[in-house]
Amino acid sequence: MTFQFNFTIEDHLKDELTCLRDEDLTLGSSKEAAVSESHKGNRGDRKCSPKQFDLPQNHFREHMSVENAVPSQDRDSPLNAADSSNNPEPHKEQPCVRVAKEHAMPQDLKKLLENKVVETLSGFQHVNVSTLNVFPGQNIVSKCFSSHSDLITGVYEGGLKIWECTFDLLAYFAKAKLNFARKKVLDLGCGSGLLGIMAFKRGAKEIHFQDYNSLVIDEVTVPNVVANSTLEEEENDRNEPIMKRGRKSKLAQELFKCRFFSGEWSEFCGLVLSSEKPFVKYDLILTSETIYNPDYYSSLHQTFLKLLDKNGRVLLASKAHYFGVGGGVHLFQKFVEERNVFETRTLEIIDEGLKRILIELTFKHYS
Ligand SMILES: C[S@@+](CC[C@H](N)C(=O)[O-])C[C@H]1O[C@@H](n2cnc3c(N)ncnc32)[C@H](O)[C@@H]1O
Repeated sequence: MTFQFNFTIEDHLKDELTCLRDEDLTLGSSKEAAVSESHKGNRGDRKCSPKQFDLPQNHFREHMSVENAVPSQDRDSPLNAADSSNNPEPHKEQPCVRVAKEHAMPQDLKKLLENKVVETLSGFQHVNVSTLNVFPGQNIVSKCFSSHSDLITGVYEGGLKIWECTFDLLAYFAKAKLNFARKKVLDLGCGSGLLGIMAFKRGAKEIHFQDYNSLVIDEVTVPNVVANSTLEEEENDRNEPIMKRGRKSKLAQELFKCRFFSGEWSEFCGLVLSSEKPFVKYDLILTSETIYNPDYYSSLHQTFLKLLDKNGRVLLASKAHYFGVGGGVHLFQKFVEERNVFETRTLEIIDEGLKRILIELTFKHYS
């Protein structure tokens, strides 16, 4: 399966969409969920963030500022101020930032899957997006679909479909016999959430899912997680004595291990860091096809920096190059090297069709 970017959205449409609220994306279909206290009232809002600053070169000082990270509503002051003091050169203006929110797991899991077509794909249960009845009338996702665009920068970042590198990373997990037990895992830019679901199935201690769009979390990620736990239960039930049927599968009982977030990465960081005290960092950050846009590198790098445990690993899968947007592995590795915080290691190169690369990021440790 090969996916490519197709930027056929006309400029005037992009302009129209630049500051649309999330509700405009979903047209009232979203199942609103619990929001952290500090974010109430901001749901679906997009905030105009005046500047985005580069990272400081000194990685240890950054760690200090990360430890003292603040809730996202204050984020514009301390953390960014610390960054800006070392980096007077701001990046180019960043238009609007989608505010983060946490999505609660619905109580009625069966109802969640009602009216959804769930298919089996590479051993996973997956909601068939083309059958979702959430795009009535003229909204951004239907426009995106009808114009055959994979994403619209800053509005819809492509999470409704499963991108090729997800399967590369899944194959790597199997090949490398990756051990998820006792690990706290983040599926960053999760879309369908298959990476996180694999971690969940393989016994991770806690799994967080993040996507830019709340529609994706509500309509695809959460249903997929539920389908992969509860439908497995039905399979099990068929082989069990009648008395035991209806008992929840082990996985379904463990859904509490999963948390779901939407929003732009820097916003997500603020929200998640303030949601646990003290915040326990991730042992593993899994991320597929998230480095296509160089404009996002700074906030992606900051996310790794703030949220990854000092002994943790980022496993990142990407096309070598994204035509049209300009991002790719080489550019991202250069960006990372210049910040001098992480070291990168190539895990695998897949040289069939569009070249894809798996890389690992770990903190540089200085003695
Ligand atoms: C091309 S999709 C890949 C989806 C999924 N990982 C896959 O491989 O199928 C890129 C994902 O990264 C996330 N993303 C991209 N840029 C982002 C940003 N600046 N802030 C938050 N999320 C972002 C989007 O949510 C989107 O789901």
